[in-house]
Amino acid sequence: MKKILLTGVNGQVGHALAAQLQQQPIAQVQLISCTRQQLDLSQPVHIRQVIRQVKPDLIINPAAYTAVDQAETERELAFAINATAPQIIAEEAARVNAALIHFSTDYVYDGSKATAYLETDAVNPVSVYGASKLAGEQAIAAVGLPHLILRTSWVYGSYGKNFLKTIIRLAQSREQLRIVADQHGAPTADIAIAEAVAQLIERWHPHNAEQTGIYHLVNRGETTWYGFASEIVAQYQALALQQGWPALLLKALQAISTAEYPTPARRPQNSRLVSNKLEQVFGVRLPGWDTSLAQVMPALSALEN
Ligand SMILES: NC(=O)C1=CN([C@@H]2O[C@H](COP(=O)(O)OP(=O)(O)OC[C@H]3O[C@@H](n4cnc5c(N)ncnc54)[C@H](OP(=O)(O)O)[C@@H]3O)[C@@H](O)[C@H]2O)C=CC1
Ligand SMILES: Cc1cn([C@H]2C[C@H](O)[C@@H](COP(=O)(O)OP(=O)(O)O[C@H]3O[C@@H](C)C(=O)[C@@H](O)[C@H]3O)O2)c(=O)[nH]c1=O
Repeated sequence: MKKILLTGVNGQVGHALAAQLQQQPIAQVQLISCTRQQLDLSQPVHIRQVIRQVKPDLIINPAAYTAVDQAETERELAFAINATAPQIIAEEAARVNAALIHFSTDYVYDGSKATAYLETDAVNPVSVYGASKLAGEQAIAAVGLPHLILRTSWVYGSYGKNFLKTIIRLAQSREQLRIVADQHGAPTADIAIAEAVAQLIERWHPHNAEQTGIYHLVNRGETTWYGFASEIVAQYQALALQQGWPALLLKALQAISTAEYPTPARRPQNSRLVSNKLEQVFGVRLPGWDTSLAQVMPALSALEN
């Protein structure tokens, strides 16, 4: 029996993972899912207590401080959750001989590369959030336990807060939306991440030191936030006709530059990540981002209409 401890079960990825691992016929998994109350990452003592008590074989840590703009003024809290907590999780995992799957972000890069990023490319975060996530990665690597650090990007789904749901909400109440069209990346569905992680759990041999390390894990293809918003609106409108959902108020999506949409945190212009390493080492290949979006959209009906 493999005992898995999952953090942040009320987040997008945590929620999708819990659903996936409960329905997936993964051989003999006992899943212990924790909310923030059950495992508070801002409390080092609490982290140590829970891990020592549960003694898992594998810890999956999608819990994080993800408020990118707010992090600029909450640096200490962002680092406590995204850097110190992963370090403690890794130390305790090593103590009980558990392996660790941790999530990180495209925001560890500065986005200045002309082509898509490889895991071997230099990191240089341009936001506090990105810096805190990078510090978490480095802390885990320094502990030296068997681990997978999965850098994903632009996560969305039918559950939780994300760009997809923001765009639909705004498009239901506004005639015009202005969306940045000069930041490039791949929207990645929570369910695509969960399916990929379920495969990784079956295929990863934590004692094979060569498999430990950083992997990009994103839906295939690329777009911009404007391209993503356009596809969201198009898929919503097609479904609305079929399903009788209310029409959007939106009349125009306007492509704008980053300079025209000032935010407290800087975001990389290029967030494109190559996921080939994941496919080469584990045979895990994610669908195109628009395919995953089409799988997520129907699940929005109950929430949005
Ligand atoms: N969202 C995105 O676009 C991207 C996310 N990532 C990374 O992927 C991972 C999963 O992200 P995602 O699921 O989208 O994030 P969410 O913001 O949806 O969920 C984060 C979860 O972390 C929990 N959390 C926050 N603070 C604490 C704390 N002190 N103790 C315990 N739990 C806490 C939240 O709890 P509560 O529900 O109580 O608030 C929430 O459940 C993260 O590592 C993130 O950095 C990477 C790239 C893109
Ligand atoms: C709502 C909105 C956003 N935008 C822009 C702002 C920004 O450049 C981009 C995305 O905005 P958001 O604030 O939704 O997304 P943001 O918080 O930057 O999303 C990031 O979250 C963290 C956790 C990650 O790790 C990243 O991979 C990434 O997904 O869209 C518009 O141009 N118009 C709009 O109406």
